[in-house]
Amino acid sequence: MARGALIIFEGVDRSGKSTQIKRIFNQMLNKGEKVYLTRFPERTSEIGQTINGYLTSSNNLSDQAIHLLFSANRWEHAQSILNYLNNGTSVLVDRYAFSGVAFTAAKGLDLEWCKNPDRGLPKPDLVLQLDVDEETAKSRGGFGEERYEKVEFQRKVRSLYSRLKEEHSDIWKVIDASGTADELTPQLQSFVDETIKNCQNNDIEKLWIN
Ligand SMILES: Nc1ncnc2c1ncn2[C@@H]1O[C@H](COP(=O)(O)OP(=O)(O)OP(=O)(O)O)[C@@H](O)[C@H]1O
Ligand SMILES: Cc1cn([C@H]2C[C@H](O)[C@@H](COP(=O)(O)O)O2)c(=O)[nH]c1=O
Ligand SMILES: [Mg+2]
Repeated sequence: MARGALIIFEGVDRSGKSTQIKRIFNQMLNKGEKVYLTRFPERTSEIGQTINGYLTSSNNLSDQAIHLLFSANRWEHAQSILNYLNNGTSVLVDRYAFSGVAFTAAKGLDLEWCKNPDRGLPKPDLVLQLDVDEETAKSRGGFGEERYEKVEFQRKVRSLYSRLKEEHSDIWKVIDASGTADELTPQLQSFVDETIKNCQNNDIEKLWIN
C-alpha cells in the first residue's frame, strides 16, 4: 500500500499556519482523501497541559526543561503518526521539531543541543514555512497573548528558520504568507498534492539521523 506523506506547517507566531492547515485538511477531506490533522504542542495530555501553563505564563520552567517537554510531547504521538503514514493516511502537522529548535535556540541555547531530543522522530516529507515579517505578524489577530509573542523574539525565530531551511533544502519550501488567506491556500495545496504523489514509495526516514 502507498504510504501517506508527513507534511509540516511552520512559521513565526501568527503567520497564518492554523488558518491554512485547516483549509487544506477540509479540502482534502471533501475530496475523500485519507488525511489526519494534528498540532504541536498537543495541549491535552499531561505534558501538553504543563506546556500550555508555561505558554500562558501560569507556570515557569527552565529553558532546558520546557524544551525537553515540547520534545516529549512529540514523542507521545510519534508512533500514532507512523501508524497513520503506514496505513496510507497523510498527516498534516501544525508545528514540529523545527519550532522546538527555532524557539529554544532564539533564547541563545546551542542549536545542535536543541535538536538532540527530537533525533529519530519521523522525518517530514515537506515543510511549508509560512513567512511573514515580525511587523506583519504583530498586526494580526491575537499577537501578544502568549509568552513568545514579542517582535524582537519573533525576529530571532525567523532568522533561525532561515538557518534550518538551508540545512533542509530537500524538503523545505518558504511561502510568502503576507497575502490574503484565499491567495495562499491553492499554492499550499499544490505543494501538498505533489508531495503526496512523490513520496508514496519512499521509506519513512528518521529526523536528524543519517
Ligand atoms: N493571510 C492572512 N492575512 C491576514 N490575516 C490572517 C491571514 N491568515 C490568518 N490571519 C489572521 O491572523 C491571525 C493568526 O492566524 P493563525 O491563527 O492562522 O496563525 P498561526 O500561525 O496559527 O498563529 P500561532 O503561531 O499563534 O498559532 C488570526 O486572527 C487569523 O484570522
Ligand atoms: C512545537 C513548539 C512550539 N513552541 C512555541 C511556538 C509558539 O509560540 C507556541 C505554540 O503556539 P501555537 O499557537 O499552539 O502554535 O509554542 C516552542 O517553543 N517549541 C516547540 O517545540
Ligand atoms: Mg496556530
